[in-house]
Amino acid sequence: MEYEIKLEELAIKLFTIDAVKFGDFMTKSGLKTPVYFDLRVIVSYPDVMELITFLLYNSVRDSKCNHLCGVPYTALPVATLLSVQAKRSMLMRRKEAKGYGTKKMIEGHYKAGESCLIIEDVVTSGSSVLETVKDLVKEGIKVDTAIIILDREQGGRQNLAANGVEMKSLFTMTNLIEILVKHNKITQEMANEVKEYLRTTKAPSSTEAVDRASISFEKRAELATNQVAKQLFEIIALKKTNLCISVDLTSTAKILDLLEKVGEHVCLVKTHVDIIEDFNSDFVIQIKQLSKRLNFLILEDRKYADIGNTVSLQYLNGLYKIGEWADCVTVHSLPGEGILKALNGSTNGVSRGVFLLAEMSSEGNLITPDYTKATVEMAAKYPDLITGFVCQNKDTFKDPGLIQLTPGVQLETSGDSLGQIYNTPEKVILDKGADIAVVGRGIVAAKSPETQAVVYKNALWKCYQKRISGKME
Ligand SMILES: O=c1ccn([C@@H]2O[C@H](COP(=O)(O)O)[C@@H](O)[C@H]2O)c(=O)[nH]1
Repeated sequence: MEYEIKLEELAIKLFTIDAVKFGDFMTKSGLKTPVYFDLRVIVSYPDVMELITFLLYNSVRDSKCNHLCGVPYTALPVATLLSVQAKRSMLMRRKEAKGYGTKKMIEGHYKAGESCLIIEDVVTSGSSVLETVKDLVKEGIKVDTAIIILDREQGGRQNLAANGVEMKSLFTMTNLIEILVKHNKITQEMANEVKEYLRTTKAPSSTEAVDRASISFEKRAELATNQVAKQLFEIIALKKTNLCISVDLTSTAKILDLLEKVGEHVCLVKTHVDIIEDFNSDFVIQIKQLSKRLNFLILEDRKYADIGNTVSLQYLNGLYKIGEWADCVTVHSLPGEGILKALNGSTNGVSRGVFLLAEMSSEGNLITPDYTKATVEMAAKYPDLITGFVCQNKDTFKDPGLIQLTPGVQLETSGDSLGQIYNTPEKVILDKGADIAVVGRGIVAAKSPETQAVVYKNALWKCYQKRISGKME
């Protein structure tokens, strides 16, 4: 009985502190939802933490597991409290592997063959729990149970069971809603809306996912974890342009003159700083001023491809000091994860981004499907750093919070004499899934770059609108 009373008390407290909200929201995996949970706030409420610990304690006490492991980050303090109270060892899973040599994902003392109980706050598809399970299993640790606060009843239980993990939850969405109606916190009408939503919606399983191309840029800004991606989505939505201009010119005056004319029509300006003959610090000041005044971000297409230590030096030092002025840079995944660790550690707390090259537009390039897949997997370990991918296909990645940047765009399907392949705006946005199209010579070499920028901007935007309205001819 005491358990039931405390459970109801917790439901009301979660509602009171806005850990559960009702309205019109979107989940991380891109699904519309009338109810939203943000349990990150619970750390600020010791009484809520105490109640949660009380309610989960018996499951921990009765478990034979050697260790507890909270899914980062929200469940970490909950797991810590349970570990102390139940006197059970805790392990910690890193979100990204430790630098320099050791690729350790699990911290703490453990032996292969031991077992671990997972603690999580909210489960939708179960993918976050499964990521933690995967890293523990790699270390030889057995996992067969996850205890969680709330089951959204959208397929997570089934996904976990399919992977051999039983899920035990304090609340299901249905019974949480019933408690809130009982205590007059929400109306029966709202409860019915949530129930209808549950009846008709199922989260993507770990193998299916939403089509990111059908989600608006405004919504995708909410789903981005990298701050540059978020900002870029917001600029695109505000300026109604998904055009990136590639300013492949060799003099600073020409670049600044061009940007003065086309800057208002683009969301992103892509530079190749090493082709500029008179690069100087005044140019940096001026291009940054333009980027603020005309509201675009700067991508230095440096295509880093060396060991981490060298890339860190290349990023911060030398003539160009790219890290000081470029919002984001392009990077090859070829050298391995060290390159991302290096850049992650070189941003000095400033929001910066990385576009990883997963595919190229040039004929006969040596990138294989396996390389592309491994690149996308590598990126998943650095959600705060990765802005998106330079790639050519909509199936290359699924995460709606990331951006597909596609070069090789002109108004006619064609190519150049050195292997560049061009596709039209329609083809890259509607068929190939590009979010931002990169246009270089199509604008730079035009008689009136400004007029041509408007032509590209309008063509690309029209395709994007067609794409999200679902009217694909
Ligand atoms: O796969 C890739 C990656 C990068 N690029 C770059 O984009 C521009 C394209 O210029 P165009 O004049 O429109 O051909 C250029 O700076 C390349 O370095 C690419 O083309 N393909």
